[in-house]
Amino acid sequence: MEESDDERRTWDENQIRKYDIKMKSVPKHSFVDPIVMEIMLEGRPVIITDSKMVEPAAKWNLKYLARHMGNTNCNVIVSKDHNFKYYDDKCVQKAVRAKFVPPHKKVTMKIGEFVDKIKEMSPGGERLYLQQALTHSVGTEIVKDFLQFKWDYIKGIQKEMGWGSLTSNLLLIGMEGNVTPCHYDEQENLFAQVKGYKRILLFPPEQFECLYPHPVWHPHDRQSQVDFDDPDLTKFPKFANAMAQEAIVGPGDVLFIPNYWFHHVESLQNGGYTVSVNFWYKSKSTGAVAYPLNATQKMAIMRNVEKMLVDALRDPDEVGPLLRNLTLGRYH
Ligand SMILES: CC[C@@H](CC(=O)C(=O)O)C(=O)O
Ligand SMILES: [Zn+2]
Repeated sequence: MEESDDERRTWDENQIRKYDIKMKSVPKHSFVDPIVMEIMLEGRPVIITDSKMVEPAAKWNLKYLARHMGNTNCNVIVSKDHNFKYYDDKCVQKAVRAKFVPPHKKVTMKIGEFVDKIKEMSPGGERLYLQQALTHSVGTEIVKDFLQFKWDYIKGIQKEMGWGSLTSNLLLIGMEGNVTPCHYDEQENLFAQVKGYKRILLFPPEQFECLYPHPVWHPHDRQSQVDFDDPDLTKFPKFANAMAQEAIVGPGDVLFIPNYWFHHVESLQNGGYTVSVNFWYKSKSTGAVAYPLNATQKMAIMRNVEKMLVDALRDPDEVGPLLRNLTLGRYH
């Protein structure tokens, strides 16, 4: 992403992972600019600057968090490499659970232990990623800071966008170089960057066919099957057509990630640990359905078809053959 000359750059290109993907930049505008809401209302990502939305969190460095979240049992993912590909072992179908090998461990630890561990991490060794929901249990000081977020501004966006309730806020503390591989969420997301820099590659729902998400009943539901570090273009040929929208966010930036938009998130390499806070909202309830349906609605339909089929067939391994019988030679 080309930074304008007058923009202070505190990162450089070699901190960014190189992928063979065509990309353009996500628009970036001050929160006072009406174009921000125009872009959001079109369902497109935008980087919102200078909003001070989570200003009270600017002091959330490791020392402060360790002091004020000391007793919280935090969810931490432990990975043997830089990838932290989400999996949901709750919804695993029995048949799939037997074959599925979780790519990393999920543990709980006090934040003090987390801070000590990431300090002693060696390059190429195990990596940690703290991903803790911000609830009342995180401690009074943190709750006090949270309550001092710019809620008037945040609720103004929620209202104007017609979103449903705020479902959760995730506190994310990542080691430099950590990657959350490409996936989509079924919620609207205001992603606030607090410390350090992250680069997010976003892809609209229209590019579903380029990103090959795992089947709905798979533990990696919603996650792309494509390994961006080593894409298998024989198995996933349309990945070559993917066009990313790149956002590089730093302290004080807020990125709108629309629901069902695929996104790949990386903490810049050699940039120190990163702190982010996201805001996940239920999406606007669709009123009267307008035709033709949009890509987001078609993704929701595909999800429902897969869920119906796996429920009807009982065996996930039968879903593929049935869909092939339904389509091959009949629909193309
Ligand atoms: C969940 C982790 C990820 C963010 C993300 O995917 C989201 O907020 O939806 C990241 O920052 O590494
Ligand atoms: Zn996400």
